[in-house]
Amino acid sequence: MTWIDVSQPLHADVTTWPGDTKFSYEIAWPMAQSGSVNVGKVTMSLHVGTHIDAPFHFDDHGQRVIDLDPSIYIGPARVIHMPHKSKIEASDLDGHDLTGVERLILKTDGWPDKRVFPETIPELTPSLADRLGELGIFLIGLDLPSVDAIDSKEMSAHHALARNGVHILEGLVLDNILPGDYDLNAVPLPIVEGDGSPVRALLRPIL
Ligand SMILES: Nc1ccccc1C(=O)C[C@H](N)C(=O)O
Ligand SMILES: [Zn+2]
Ligand SMILES: [Zn+2]
Repeated sequence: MTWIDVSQPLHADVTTWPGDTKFSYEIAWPMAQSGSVNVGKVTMSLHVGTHIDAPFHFDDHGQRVIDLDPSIYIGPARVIHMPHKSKIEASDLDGHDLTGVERLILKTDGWPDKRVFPETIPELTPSLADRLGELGIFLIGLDLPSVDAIDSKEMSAHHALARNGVHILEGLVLDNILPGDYDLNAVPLPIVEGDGSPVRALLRPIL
């Protein structure tokens, strides 16, 4: 079975958090000059598109990308559908048996047009973070640019997830993904000091 790409392509028009550094690619050293190769150069915020957050993103004393075990981002993941919500809280998981699930992906449909940065998105509550911690889930992925509201300054979901040992994968493209069990591969780059990293996120159905 083949892998399904659930990442946002990185190009000049990929949306950016308001005020943050946009993605740009240029050929810094063209073949005509180097005599042998084209050499590209990228400038971007580490929080553009599909990416993971390192705890240092929201905690000056938190782990950097290099401190995160890559195994967090590789392995079985459960996708569940949570549409039409302004908040996603612990009780929203009540109907779901998540026994044995370690990576949980929420398909919220809360960012339907990825060409436009959303003004409002569903937010995760600290009660949900606590429930994920109790369940032994160590990765939450979602189809939104943040686990908190866009205008949040407290970043309470980011902090509550970190307190519970739950790592964060944001900006997935889940339009063509049905709820179910998948293998996930969404490994960050080894950016030693990074507060986050873009990832190529892939899902493969577990049959
Ligand atoms: N780039 C920003 C600039 C200002 C304020 C927040 C952000 C974020 O990136 C938050 C988002 N939750 C993120 O982790 O991607
Ligand atoms: Zn981020
Ligand atoms: Zn974030």
